[in-house]
Amino acid sequence: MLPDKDGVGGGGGQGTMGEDSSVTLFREYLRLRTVHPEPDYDAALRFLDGIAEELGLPIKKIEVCPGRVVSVMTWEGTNPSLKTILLNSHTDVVPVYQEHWKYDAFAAVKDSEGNIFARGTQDMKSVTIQYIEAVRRLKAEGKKLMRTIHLMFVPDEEVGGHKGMETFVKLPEFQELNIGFALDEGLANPGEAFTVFYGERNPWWITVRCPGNPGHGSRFVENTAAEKLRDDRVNPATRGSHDDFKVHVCDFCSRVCHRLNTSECFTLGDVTTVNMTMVKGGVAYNVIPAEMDVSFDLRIPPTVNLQEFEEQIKQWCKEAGEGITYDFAQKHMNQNMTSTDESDPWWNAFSTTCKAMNMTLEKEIFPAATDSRFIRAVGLPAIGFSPMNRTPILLHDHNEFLNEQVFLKGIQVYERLVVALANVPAMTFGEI
Ligand code: MET
Ligand SMILES: [Zn+2]
Ligand SMILES: [Zn+2]
Repeated sequence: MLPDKDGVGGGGGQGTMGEDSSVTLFREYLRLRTVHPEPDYDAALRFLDGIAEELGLPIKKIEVCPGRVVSVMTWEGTNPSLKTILLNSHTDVVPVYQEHWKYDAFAAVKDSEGNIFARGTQDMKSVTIQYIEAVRRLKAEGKKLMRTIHLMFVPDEEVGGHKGMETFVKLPEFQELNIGFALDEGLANPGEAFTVFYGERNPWWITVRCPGNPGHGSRFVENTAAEKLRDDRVNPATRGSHDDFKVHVCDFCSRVCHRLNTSECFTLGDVTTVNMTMVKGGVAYNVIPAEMDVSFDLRIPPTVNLQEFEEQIKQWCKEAGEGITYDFAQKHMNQNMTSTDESDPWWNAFSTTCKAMNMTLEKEIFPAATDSRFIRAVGLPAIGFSPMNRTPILLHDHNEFLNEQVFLKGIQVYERLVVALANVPAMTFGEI
């Protein structure tokens, strides 16, 4: 194989047609259809079993809920009593609109520029394979690490983690892993820098239920369900009498948007967003419905007072009309953040290693949600990091891709990070 301009390409051996074997493995994994709503988790488990066997590492499977298995591959350190390092990744991916893709979203086509197209190239099958390949190379070099490394592969992150990490962190099998520090997914960065995440916005998924008077669709009926979520009241009896929920949300959003656009120090992770994502209700054209439901995806930064925020939602409901209630499909309340102070031994090992590789880091709050929130909620430090610079952010989007050179560089990054983290000296408190 000819070395590329960054000198990347060695280390992984050659697969088909001169392709680096790590890239070949990545593309194989991308072809597994672990896509919602019915992810083929069995295929992923078989794939991971095969890898564990190749690497000579034990793999443990924990069925956290029926049909939902977490697997943990373990590379034991020379001092297994010390706190361990967790390399976490989820195996599921979000659905695609195939008609908007250039290629089959599960074919892992590589174009002439080395861009690999598939669902999961960024979120987060790349990271899974990068962890594996970094460990494979370190083992092949005969490296011995002080702390134990756990590679954890989790289902159902993309549907809220209820039957995945949220349940698993509460099980004794999780405790037994004796984790000291965790790495999980981050986001691509279109520039030269790499983004790292030390906290996340809290996801709140809310359905607002608007009851109302039913009746014949030809009549003027007062106090209907629909008018409570409309801002152009059709009923002259109630038009303009109070603000509906959507108006409150829109006002709120434009204030946030203004703040985001006028302040240079804000990123998306620093502000609250509210999006209306579903509207449900009605049975027939000519029957005024007894209830209309409207659902919202809210993302709230860890700096916001959650109690006060919920009070505001209550107030909006009250002002929007009679009998309006809301319930949560997702209500994450924990606001733990991970230290990125240079005095913190884990962060210090992470940032020093990146600096030694001439990588610039941009520290941010993750704008969406990852399984890190469950890890932080049980009091463990976690950093969200996917080593993808010079890459547009395309997670959950059409034509998600990752360039193979960026992918290969990421393996080298993890090789260094894993060594540095596994060799963080024993801490005076709690470890010795
Ligand atoms: C809120 S559950 C997490 C699902 C997905 N990762 C998202 O942020 O939307
Ligand atoms: Zn993800
Ligand atoms: Zn995702």
